[in-house]
Amino acid sequence: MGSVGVVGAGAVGQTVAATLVASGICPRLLVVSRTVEQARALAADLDDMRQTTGSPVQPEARRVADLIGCHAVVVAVRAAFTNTRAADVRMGGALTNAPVIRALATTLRGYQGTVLVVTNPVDLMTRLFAETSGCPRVYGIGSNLDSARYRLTLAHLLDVPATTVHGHVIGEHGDGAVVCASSTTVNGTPAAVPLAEVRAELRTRPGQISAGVGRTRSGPAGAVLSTLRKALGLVDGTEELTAEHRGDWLGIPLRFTAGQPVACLPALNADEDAQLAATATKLRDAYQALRPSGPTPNSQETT
Ligand SMILES: NC(=O)c1ccc[n+]([C@@H]2O[C@H](COP(=O)([O-])OP(=O)(O)OC[C@H]3O[C@@H](n4cnc5c(N)ncnc54)[C@H](O)[C@@H]3O)[C@@H](O)[C@H]2O)c1
Repeated sequence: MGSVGVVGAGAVGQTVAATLVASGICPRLLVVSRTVEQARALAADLDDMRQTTGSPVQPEARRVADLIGCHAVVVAVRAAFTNTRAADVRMGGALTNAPVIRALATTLRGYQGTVLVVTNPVDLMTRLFAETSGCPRVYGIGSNLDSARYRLTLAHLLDVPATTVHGHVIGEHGDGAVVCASSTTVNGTPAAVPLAEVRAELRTRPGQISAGVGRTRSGPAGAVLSTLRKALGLVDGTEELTAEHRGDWLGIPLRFTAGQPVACLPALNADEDAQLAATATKLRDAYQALRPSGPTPNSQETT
């Protein structure tokens, strides 16, 4: 296992980086942010963590171009903007984050490792990164976090251990998320899913976390670590990730075996099928509407 890069030293990037140091998953962790000072500060803080915990992971402040040699790169950047949306909140970052993602993807053209995009709206940013860079292994984090929240919520509502719940949330990491209730099981038996309560919890949970502690960060960091383990072939298993599926980019379950993914969509009932088709159309239209606006940031300034 080689090095891992993290781009973006904000709430999510810091938590991802600290999680990776604590996990001991890689020998070197290259951190990059908008300024050299941010990257150096994060690397120093992580170095303190390495020293206090005896972690084998060596953090280093680097530039985007240095990430070409990494086994995996996690993209957790966010352009500065004020999100005033009440609905479809994650779509609020589309136009401001797109030029940043485009610039990163341009610098990393030809990269052959695994890229995990966290930046929202993640389904659009994942496709944008993949199509701009031409990188062969680009996945978006989001539907796996939604699925984890779904299983946790259902476990609470049905008063069963979360480990007994199997079910997916697919489609968009956003308002177009599709809860695959018809294929959900508890202890292998089809579950009676209280859909309205589940949907309400999935809709309000991220906002409640952000309202309480500023940003969601630990959940996404866990989703990144879990995906890295599978995508890098350390363990086999399934993650719901944004990936290309029949010409569209949306969250689908991918079964990783020795690091190689195979799509494994659950059986959908007519309602779920219609919801997924509507979400695919929404994401396709939103992606088409993403056009370069204003000057593209110079990725060389990104250190
Ligand atoms: N997919 C998910 O499940 C999920 C969950 C939580 C957050 N997010 C998203 O992750 C992104 C990051 O969130 P956050 O809370 O860490 O944001 P943040 O504002 O705390 O941090 C963003 C970081 O990106 C850096 N940055 C900005 N432009 C850059 C550039 N050109 N190059 C390198 N770094 C740059 C900033 O300096 C900052 O350190 C957001 O888009 C957020 O919506 C996604």
